[in-house]
Amino acid sequence: MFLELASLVKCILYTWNRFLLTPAVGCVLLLLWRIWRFTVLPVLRPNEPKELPYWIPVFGHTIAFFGNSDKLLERGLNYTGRTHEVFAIQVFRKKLYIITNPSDVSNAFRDNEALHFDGHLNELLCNWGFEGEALRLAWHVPQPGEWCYLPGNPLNPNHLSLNRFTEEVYREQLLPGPKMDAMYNAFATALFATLEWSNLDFCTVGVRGKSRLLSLSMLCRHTMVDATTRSMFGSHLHRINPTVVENMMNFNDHAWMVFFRYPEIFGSPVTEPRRQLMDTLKTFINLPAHARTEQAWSIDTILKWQEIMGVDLHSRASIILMIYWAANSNEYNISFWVLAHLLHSPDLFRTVYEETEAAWPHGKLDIKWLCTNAPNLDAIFSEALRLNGGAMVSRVVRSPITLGGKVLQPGHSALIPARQLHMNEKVWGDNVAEFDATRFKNKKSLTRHSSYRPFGGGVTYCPGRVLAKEEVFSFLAILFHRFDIKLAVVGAEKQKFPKLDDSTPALGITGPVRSMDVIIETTLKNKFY
Ligand code: HEM
Repeated sequence: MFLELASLVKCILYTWNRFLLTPAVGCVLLLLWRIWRFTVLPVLRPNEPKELPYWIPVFGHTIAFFGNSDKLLERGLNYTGRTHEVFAIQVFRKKLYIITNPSDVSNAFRDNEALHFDGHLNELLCNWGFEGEALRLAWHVPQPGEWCYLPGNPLNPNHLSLNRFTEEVYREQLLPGPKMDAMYNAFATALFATLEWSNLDFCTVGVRGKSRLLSLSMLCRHTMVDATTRSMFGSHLHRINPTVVENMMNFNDHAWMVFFRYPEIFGSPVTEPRRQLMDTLKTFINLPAHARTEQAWSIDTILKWQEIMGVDLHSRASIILMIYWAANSNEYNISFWVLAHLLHSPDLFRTVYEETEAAWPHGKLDIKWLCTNAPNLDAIFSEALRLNGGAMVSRVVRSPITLGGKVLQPGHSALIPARQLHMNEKVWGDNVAEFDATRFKNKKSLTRHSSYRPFGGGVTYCPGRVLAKEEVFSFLAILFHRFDIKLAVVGAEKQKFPKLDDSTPALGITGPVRSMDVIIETTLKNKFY
């Protein structure tokens, strides 16, 4: 009996030591670490941004960030009492400072020395496949006597590094001027061709008498990506790869995985469309110059300088893909949201329709006139950008910087998330979450507010913003001019207004939840029969 009891006690002690003691000690240590890190340290270092607590060291908020970054950042705002002071989250091994206070945002965009873009650009380039020797060459500033220092060379007269040169070139292409107009004209030509009644099969989901039922999502996605592709590459990419538009749409749906180097172990739906786009671009780059005559000036110029620098084909294609993606990533979503609001609100639709129709003197669209003489459409466009703009601008902290009394330390990164700026109730008022068609019409200065950043800011302020507006407005103007459109009756109830898809980290204008499309009834106007 005594022996049995002794062996039972021994057994319990063994089990306790073997299976319970280690986890129990682990839990106690974890608890002590958490209390130290998130309760004691903030008291000892009041000037450091508070960290949103987490349980798993190193891994931190990684899962929450990739699962729903908006919810995570909202948690951070709540944790800091919605004061909008800078706070920090932990994603993989990286600490990210989150900046959401309007004056902190202004200061952050202004101080390009402390919050540096180049460090972030380096990371981006690596994530996009630009590494090793190519990366070294991309930062190399041509020196007298070198192979790439060409005196009197009109291509790169200021002897800039390839990265700086590329930025200069796309700014010259995209900012208002003759080069931007050339790109716009190519875009508009493609729009006019796609938006022919007989060409709308790609988005037709049904037929009702003389009308077609169109998927708004498919209409916007295909039309805008097709036109952007042609405005940059003419018909070359289409000829090399007839599914290039589809590849870009699929790539864009998962492009955040490239940005954040989402590990392949989780399975990556971005791999295949990316491979197809890279192959297409490599074939394009390898074409002799006389077979690439339809390409935009910027593409031609960047490719020429890449060749002189001696950058390898894969890296050349990676950069062109990055620029191609930047031009494509936002426009179809913003067109979708503007149209969804108009279709769901017939009075608003009529007002905007009158504005766009006035831009067709003698039957020809005057886009410059429309962009400056449509106050209602303008306000709706700005409001849709506010409600759906989810870009997260990123910088690397290079030297300590104080924002709102909090010191950001070098070696970490800083994020400026548009969604949290655009949803700041202190700036936008109680109806912050509602679509208000007149918000920007009643107070035009709001487009210059520091808490309004659909196009980012500072050194990376979107150079395509003016072109983007012309392109989106043209799309709407052509659509309204040629067709009678209205929200289709589908089933017994009015179609529900689509919800924003916040399930993945946003890089720009966020799209709708996949299952929530808008079906539109479209009829060709009599005058076009
Ligand atoms: C509604 C449409 C658009 C929105 C909301 C938008 C938004 C943005 C944002 C937020 C950035 C800053 C990204 C950052 O700092 O990390 C950016 C940069 C950029 N955008 Fe746009 N964009 C739009 C249209 C376009 C178009 C049509 C083009 C070209 C045809 C374009 C080309 C670029 C380029 C090249 C950059 C990089 C600038 C740099 O790093 O110096 N964008 N855009």
